[in-house]
Amino acid sequence: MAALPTEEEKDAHVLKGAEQDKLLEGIPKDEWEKDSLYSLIILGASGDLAKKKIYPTLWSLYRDNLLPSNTIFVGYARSKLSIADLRKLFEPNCKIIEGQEAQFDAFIKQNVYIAGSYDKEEDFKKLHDELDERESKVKAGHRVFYLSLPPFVFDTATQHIRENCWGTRGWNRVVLEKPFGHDLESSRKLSSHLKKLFSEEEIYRIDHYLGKELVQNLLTLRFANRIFSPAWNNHHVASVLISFKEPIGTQGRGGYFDEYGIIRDIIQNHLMQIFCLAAMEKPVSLDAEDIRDEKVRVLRRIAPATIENSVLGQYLGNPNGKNEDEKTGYLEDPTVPKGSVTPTFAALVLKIDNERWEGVPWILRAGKALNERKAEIRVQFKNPDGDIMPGNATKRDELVIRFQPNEAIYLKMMTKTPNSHFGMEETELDLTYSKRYEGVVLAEAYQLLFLEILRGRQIHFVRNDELEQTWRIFTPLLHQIENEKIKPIDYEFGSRGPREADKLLAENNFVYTGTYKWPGPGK
Ligand SMILES: NC(=O)C1=CN([C@@H]2O[C@H](COP(=O)(O)OP(=O)(O)OC[C@H]3O[C@@H](n4cnc5c(N)ncnc54)[C@H](OP(=O)(O)O)[C@@H]3O)[C@@H](O)[C@H]2O)C=CC1
Ligand SMILES: O=C1O[C@H](COP(=O)(O)O)[C@@H](O)[C@H](O)[C@H]1O
Repeated sequence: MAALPTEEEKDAHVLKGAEQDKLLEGIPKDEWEKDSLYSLIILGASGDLAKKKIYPTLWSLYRDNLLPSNTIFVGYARSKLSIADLRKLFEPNCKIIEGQEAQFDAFIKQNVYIAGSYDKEEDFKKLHDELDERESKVKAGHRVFYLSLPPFVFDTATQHIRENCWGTRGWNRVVLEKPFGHDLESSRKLSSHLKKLFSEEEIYRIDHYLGKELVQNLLTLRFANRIFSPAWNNHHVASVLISFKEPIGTQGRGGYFDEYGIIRDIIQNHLMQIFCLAAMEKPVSLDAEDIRDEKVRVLRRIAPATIENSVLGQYLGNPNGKNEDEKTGYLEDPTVPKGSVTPTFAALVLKIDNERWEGVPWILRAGKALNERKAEIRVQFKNPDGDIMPGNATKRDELVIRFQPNEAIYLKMMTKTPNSHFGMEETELDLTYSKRYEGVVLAEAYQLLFLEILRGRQIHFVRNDELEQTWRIFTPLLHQIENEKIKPIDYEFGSRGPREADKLLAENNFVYTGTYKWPGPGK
């Protein structure tokens, strides 16, 4: 098998020609080049997300020449920072390779920083005046407001953006990062606040899993192939598992995580977006509203998650761990409140009450401090009816879509063992991306999503009513866990999570045999 590009190779990979064209498809490039100014305003520019994700993404888009030529990057935060200070914050995450230094300096020159609070009219006016002044020199000015802020300042910041900083010479778009509320009530409150300020077309709610290549491929796989369509229902599918695993703990930021827990952090958003794309009906078109209508329709057919159908876990330190993170249990993180019952692992079962899916368990599982980094969906098909093969040896077909790492789609299936009479074995149809798309470096989720915001295309963003539905499904369970202080089951850092989760899988028609052997790459 072709070797996967190493991290260094990926960083060194600068997009050219056809690669750029693919990413820019549908972008009105000549519009971009017209006499306009594009201001990408990062509120919370001094924060963790900004330095780890947003600025490095902006750099990579700039480096690959994927932005309008007249783009400025406007940082806004309370800290009084110079551009040099700001640069120091994010440069270590930008992965600049030899030869790119001058280009990075040019990128820095396009940066502006304004110190201001999130609740003062005059500070937002100062930001507005700065943008206005620049926009007055060109024909049009477009503004993207990226809120990389803690949720408690969302309300005031958005109010001031709308009242004191709204551009009048072009379009304005507001980008929000999760959490979009804490439960159904707070999410509704936030939504109604935003609704008063912006139209739904102006709001871009980011779920970065919607920017991942294989998540985006779910629509193509399902609706551009005849072969899956007839089998994608309760006549043929036995169960579905959507799984997220991470081998890192809270790394000293448990205080932040503790307010959310794994259900709010991963399941209610990332896994539910995957769920929607896998379970929904075919949309009438690829328009954002048609796709999002179908997502909402399937969500509306799900009853709230229950404690009886869930397994909750919390990790303990592993005395044999390789580093402090692995040795430190969740409750030993000094930033985590004593005796916290916040789950760091959850597996739960949802049922869809519609004609296509009635009776099929959809198992959603997510955990921190596990044995590996992996996000995937496994669709298990029922055994064939009237099996004539010898020895009841037929194993279930299983379609696996691995979103990360090492993106792949493989269908585990039975085949006749070569040269045998009716001997059978498990094998696979394998679409490993690094092999099939040798040398192709997949764009980062944030890169793709930024380009979508500039395009004004909302397919890969979360609509208000999707949020409402996902909170409806999880709020009763979340409240029960919190009100009754339901103690999660301990599991060791580096394990696969509580054993009870495998039991839940088995009870919900997910069959694990352990008999499938992959010969490994290229064999
Ligand atoms: N193109 C490619 O890159 C391909 C790679 N492969 C690789 O081959 C290997 C085996 O394939 P895979 O599809 O995972 O096959 P298996 O059916 O053997 O599944 C293995 C996975 O099942 C899970 N598991 C282990 N114990 C239990 C249990 N008691 N109950 C339920 N689940 C359990 C584990 O994952 P978890 O902890 O997540 O539950 C384990 O990794 C994998 O490493 C896979 O990545 C295979 C085909 C193609
Ligand atoms: O949103 C989040 O996602 C990350 C995992 O993202 P990935 O792209 O690396 O899979 C997770 O670590 C974090 O807790 C969560 O808030």
